[in-house]
Amino acid sequence: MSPHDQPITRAAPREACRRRFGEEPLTEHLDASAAPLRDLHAFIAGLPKAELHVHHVGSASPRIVSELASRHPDSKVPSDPEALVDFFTFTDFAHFIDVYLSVVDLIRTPEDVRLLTYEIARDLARQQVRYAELTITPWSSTRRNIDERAFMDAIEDARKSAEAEFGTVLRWCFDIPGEAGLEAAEETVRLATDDRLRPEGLVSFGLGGPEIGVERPQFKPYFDRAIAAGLRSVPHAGETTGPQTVWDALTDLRAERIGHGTSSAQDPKLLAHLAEHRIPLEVCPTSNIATRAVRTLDEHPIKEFVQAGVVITVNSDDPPMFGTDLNNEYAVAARLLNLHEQGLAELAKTAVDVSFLDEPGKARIRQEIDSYTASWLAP
Ligand SMILES: Nc1ncnc2c1ncn2[C@@H]1O[C@H](CCC(=O)c2cccc(C(=O)O)c2)[C@@H](O)[C@H]1O
Ligand SMILES: [Zn+2]
Repeated sequence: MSPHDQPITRAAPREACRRRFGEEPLTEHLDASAAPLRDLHAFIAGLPKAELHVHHVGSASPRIVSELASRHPDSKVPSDPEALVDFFTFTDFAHFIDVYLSVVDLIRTPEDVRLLTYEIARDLARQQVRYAELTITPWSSTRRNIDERAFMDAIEDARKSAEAEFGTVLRWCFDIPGEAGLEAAEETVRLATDDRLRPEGLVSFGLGGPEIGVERPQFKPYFDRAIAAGLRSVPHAGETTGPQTVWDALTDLRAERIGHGTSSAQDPKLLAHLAEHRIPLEVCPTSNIATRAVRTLDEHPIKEFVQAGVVITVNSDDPPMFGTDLNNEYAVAARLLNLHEQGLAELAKTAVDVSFLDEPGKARIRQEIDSYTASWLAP
């Protein structure tokens, strides 16, 4: 069986998660009155889903990373998948970014870009992800001398192949690596708005990287240009800094959704504002544990968000790096929010509702979710 045909080894993400964070597999904690665990995981595995907060390089599977690392022995990234699990263990967010950049360094040619993108789509399809908005940092590749036209052609070729072969619809979010400053911001908005370069699949514009010392207001001119070009604003905020960063993302960057927004729970006025204006938080529970933004899953504010009426989606962020995948994040949400099948189906439909997919596409996936859930629950 070729590696491409291997089923997602569901145990690996949970096992890796337990080994890395000292967490028992989620299997041990579901409420006894909930649907029997194996059913709920099985339900999630087959549930059609949409993922709105997942990073391109951060989704490189251990197989892809080890394949690329063996091509580039000068890299500090281990080519042995087992050694990779330890390499992907972080002491804090800054350490995570260092490791993330060592993987960025492995993506050196347009073919590396195409292979990575296509294999990410395969991994998403295996989890029944019908639609994903993949965050890409084009500046990181063009500054590493990947030709900008060849880069765009590579991601678009993978997107069209994935849709034809896996049925998974991909759209792009181009984001600014905030720590790299205004030069990176200028290059990112140029690549995102130049009609000769802008890829057909591009729908949104983001801001990622460390937040500490990277004030959001400075990026207003770039977000203004991206929004004027028809792109939707989805910056990270409140992941490693306080609620003011979220306020700034809302007022200065006109955010339509917030990446993480974890610290919003510290500000009741902010929670009320997000709920009133139905501005979704793209919640990534395991990511927040892995980067030490939140200490334990049980302390994660996802429940406070729901109790405050805030719209949330559940996402994996950088799945292989965090020893998780989207199915596992749905299992985490089921445990923390005490969700059963209907609740999980509603969670999946909310992600579809607040996505930037066209209405016919949204209707199709909503219908699939409803049919799947109805047949699952039929006596
Ligand atoms: N949880 C996360 N939270 C935030 N961001 C996350 C997360 N996961 C993944 N990212 C990605 O990391 C990038 C950061 C890259 C970066 O800071 C940087 C700085 C200096 C030089 C270079 C370079 O390329 O040479 C890059 C972001 O653009 C974002 O797309
Ligand atoms: Zn992210």
